[in-house]
Amino acid sequence: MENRKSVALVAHDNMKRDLAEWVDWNWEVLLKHHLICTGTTGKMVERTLRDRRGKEFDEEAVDIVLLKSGPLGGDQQLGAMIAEGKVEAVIFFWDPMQAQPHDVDVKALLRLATLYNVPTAINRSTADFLISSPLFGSNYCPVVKDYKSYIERTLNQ
Ligand SMILES: O=C(CO)COP(=O)(O)O
Repeated sequence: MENRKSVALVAHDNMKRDLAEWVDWNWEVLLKHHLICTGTTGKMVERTLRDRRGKEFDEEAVDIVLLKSGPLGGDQQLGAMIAEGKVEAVIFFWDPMQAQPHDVDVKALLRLATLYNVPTAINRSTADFLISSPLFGSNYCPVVKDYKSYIERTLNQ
């Protein structure tokens, strides 16, 4: 498919129901893209898509990669993929009401998404705006800031 994107889907436990509803609502669009999920979120996304398609569900039709569970390194794996330019959109329903054991990983992931100018939705309304944007289905390519002067800086040693 033209303009197929690599879309990351992640949710903390208290937000998984929200993401499942959002995936259910947007299943037709999501099936056209390559999905990358942290472990537990990914299982839920697969189940939601399967339930939605019912008997017509074709395992092959879902292009999904499951990383490790977030607290076990999944956020860091996803962050590495962002740094390598392998993620084109992030939908991350993080929990604003509960601290996570891997909060530092969450922060690192969101930092890299910002650094590399990856379209990132951290709540449902923004996810709605993102997926319904004409740019989502286009070949829009976000500009990444040029860090050449930082890379080539002179160190006083
Ligand atoms: O913890 C997460 C994101 O920070 C999500 O991990 P799981 O999808 O494995 O629950």
